[in-house]
Amino acid sequence: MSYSSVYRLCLAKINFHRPRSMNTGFCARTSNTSNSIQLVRFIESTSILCNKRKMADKLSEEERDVQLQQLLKSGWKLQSNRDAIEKEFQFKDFNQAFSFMTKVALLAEKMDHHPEWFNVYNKLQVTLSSHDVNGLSKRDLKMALFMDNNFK
Ligand SMILES: C[C@H](O)[C@H](O)[C@H]1CNC2=NC(N)=NC(=O)C2=N1
Repeated sequence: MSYSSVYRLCLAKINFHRPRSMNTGFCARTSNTSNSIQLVRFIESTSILCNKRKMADKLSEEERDVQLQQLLKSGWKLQSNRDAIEKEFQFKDFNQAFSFMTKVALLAEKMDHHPEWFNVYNKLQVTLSSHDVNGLSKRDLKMALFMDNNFK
């Protein structure tokens, strides 16, 4: 199971209570002590997984020197006020721009990683950064590369 699906499961467990007739999970009976302990353990273990994802994703010095530099050569720019990269893509028309955005959106959902972007007609401004590590991560490099490879 991927970290993001564990995280979603965790959110689902915390936020949604089953109706009483389906009262089978510990989430519906948190007043019971052992169930409360189970709930706490579950949250702790998922937060460890989330932190592991963060640690694994943070860019190493070497990745910054090699992969990030490549992207900077292909038109991406580092933002001055935060650890993020940006690029403007220009297409023939809105149809081309939006079909590119659709492709990227499908990857974004798959990766559970979403670009900040602004589109007007045939122009698309993109900013990539990872909110959970408060800066650039491997996910941003992967997404930037995908965008470059799919831009015609
Ligand atoms: C709950 C969900 O997994 C998180 O909020 C994801 C969603 N998409 C995201 N996108 C980006 N760019 N950074 C994140 O930290 C991030 N986190």
